[in-house]
Amino acid sequence: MATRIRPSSKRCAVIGGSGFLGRHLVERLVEKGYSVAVFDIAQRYEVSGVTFHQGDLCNKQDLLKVLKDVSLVFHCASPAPGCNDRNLFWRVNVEGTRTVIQACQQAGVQKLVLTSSASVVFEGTDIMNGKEDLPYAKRPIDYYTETKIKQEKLVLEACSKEKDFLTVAIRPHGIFGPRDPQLVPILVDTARKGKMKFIIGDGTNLVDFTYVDNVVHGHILAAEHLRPDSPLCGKAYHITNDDPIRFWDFMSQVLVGLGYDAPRYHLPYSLVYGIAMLLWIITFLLRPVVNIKPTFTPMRVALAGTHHYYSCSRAKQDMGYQPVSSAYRPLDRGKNGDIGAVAQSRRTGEEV
Ligand SMILES: NC(=O)C1=CN([C@@H]2O[C@H](COP(=O)(O)OP(=O)(O)OC[C@H]3O[C@@H](n4cnc5c(N)ncnc54)[C@H](OP(=O)(O)O)[C@@H]3O)[C@@H](O)[C@H]2O)C=CC1
Ligand SMILES: CC(C)=CCC[C@@H](C)[C@H]1CC[C@H]2C3=C(CC[C@]12C)[C@@]1(C)CCC(=O)C[C@@H]1CC3
Repeated sequence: MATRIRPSSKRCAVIGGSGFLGRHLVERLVEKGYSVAVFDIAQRYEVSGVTFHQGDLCNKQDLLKVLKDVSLVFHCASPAPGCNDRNLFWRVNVEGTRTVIQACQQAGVQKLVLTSSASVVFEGTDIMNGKEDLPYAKRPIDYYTETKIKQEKLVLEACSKEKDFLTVAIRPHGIFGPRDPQLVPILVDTARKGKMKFIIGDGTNLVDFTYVDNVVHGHILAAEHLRPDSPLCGKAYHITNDDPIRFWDFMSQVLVGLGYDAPRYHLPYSLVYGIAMLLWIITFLLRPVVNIKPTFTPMRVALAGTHHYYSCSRAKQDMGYQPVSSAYRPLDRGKNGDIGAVAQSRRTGEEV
């Protein structure tokens, strides 16, 4: 009987490798001596030694071309949470992830590491030091999260030692760092519109904001510890800075660092949530006529006004995780206003 030659364990593919997290992951993998193939709907940069393959992860044939000879796949592609297209979320996160799993199995990939999200257990009420055994949200905060739950379940259920196909999911929360397309840009945009004057609630709610290097580190550790005899098989892991911070302190530090005023006036949480709900209903009803994107969605208000921080003790225990960077306090201003670059400079000692 012919024996299948196993591809080198240092040959990997990053689906979504052109994105914010994906690119950081690719750069670190290259530094660590991996040979990397990027699969993404778009190519946005070049790194020597990395091959780029443009395609849609919903297309199995496109995937198969990249996955042959690859032993390890990272799947960190998703439509952005702010996108309003429910069909796209379902097609990419659910149907597309099913296609990724099938393509991996068909190509003989041995390990699949999914980027999930800590929000899969968040229902808009306080979570303090949440562990991975919390149940999935019955009422997820938005449709993006609903599809992330389905995606995570698909990936973890596909884990099979018999089929020589092992899977694990990483659940990051509030990723920030250089080239962040979401967190700081939304915040700055809101400040520019003069809407960052109010603190929702008493301002003491603690949240995990996670520096991108830590998220990358968690992914690579998970890949390297995923073996048939390890506890990681078919499990999910929170990866955080292990240093929750007050949501409004983080917002204020970023804003002040960028030259804006910190929010000062307190508004009761239930009042703002109620207004956000009303606005959401109005925009929903008006959608056939006009597409309005309100700044204050119920989801954002819940994220801004509740505790949501997670324990990463399981990752510490099973894969020896420790944050590699916690330097985000106080945040001050880089030349180009890039908060992530400031945090990174703390690590590398370079001037930004
Ligand atoms: N950023 C955060 O705070 C958090 C992120 N996550 C998860 O981390 C992962 C990475 O997020 P992030 O880096 O911020 O997101 P990005 O949007 O920066 O990266 C995602 C990448 O996937 C690509 N992509 C989207 N659809 C497809 C498709 N059908 N086929 C191939 N590629 C596709 C995107 O292309 P395009 O841009 O053109 O759509 C983009 O390049 C996601 O799974 C997200 O759910 C989880 C928790 C927090
Ligand atoms: C920790 C975590 C999950 C962060 C996720 C990132 C975004 C969801 C946040 C980034 C900027 C935030 C923000 C608000 C809500 C949450 C974010 C979008 C507000 C809309 C909350 C209400 C305000 O007063 C304005 C805020 C602007 C920034």
